[in-house]
Amino acid sequence: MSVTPSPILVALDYSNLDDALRFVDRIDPAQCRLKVGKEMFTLFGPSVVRTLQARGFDLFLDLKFHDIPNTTAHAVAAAAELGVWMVNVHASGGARMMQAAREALLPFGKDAPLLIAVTVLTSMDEEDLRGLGITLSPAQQAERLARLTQQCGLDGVVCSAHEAAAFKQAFGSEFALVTPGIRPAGSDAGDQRRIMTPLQAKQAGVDYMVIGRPVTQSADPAATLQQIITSLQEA
Ligand SMILES: O=c1ccn([C@@H]2O[C@H](COP(=O)(O)O)[C@@H](O)[C@H]2O)c(=O)[nH]1
Repeated sequence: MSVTPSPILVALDYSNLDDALRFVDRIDPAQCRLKVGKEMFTLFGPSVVRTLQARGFDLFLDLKFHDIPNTTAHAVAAAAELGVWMVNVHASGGARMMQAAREALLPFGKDAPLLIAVTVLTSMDEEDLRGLGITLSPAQQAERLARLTQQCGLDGVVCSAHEAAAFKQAFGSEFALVTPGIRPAGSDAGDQRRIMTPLQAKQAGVDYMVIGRPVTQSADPAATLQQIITSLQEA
């Protein structure tokens, strides 16, 4: 596995593999890691993971497993067999599910991927939670699920950058915070609700910031990625 200090995870959400690879071939594994999610994995299967790994990139396989403990454990082990750097489950699958996922990685030892859990999707706001019968704020619900995740022995959580400072305080520096909903100033929020700029996210203490459409849908994705990296270095 290559070592890169970059905090950026590019969400490689493309429906066309050639378009994705055209972008990937213009960037360097030292600039970012890549996140393969449900769209590309469903379209192209495990081979897309191998294709990107062969180019030297660390991969976050963002399939957000949420199932019974046995199924989730086997899915997480299958992700580990692929040699991905990070894999995730939904914390709302509960403690037994998360513990089963963690235990499924024990045979992989030091080669196991990081295992993290999604708290509250960054596309969700207070009203969305009300619709699910949850009366806590997104930050409160995310904290509740992050605490459960840590108690289950996972490596970190997906949360919004809005929660990062409080979570670093509550859960310590070793508990990884992965934050989608990153939007450079002036870019379209789209379906995201709890957003922050890359600089704000860095200042809030996030470990890894996930950036998708602001990069991949720009006229020049490689140049846009470099601009974001430069803006973080200059800060
Ligand atoms: O809470 C979450 C969990 C995962 N995601 C994923 O991150 C990217 C974000 O892409 P943008 O284009 O920058 O919005 C996408 O792949 C989501 O599936 C998330 O947004 N929020």
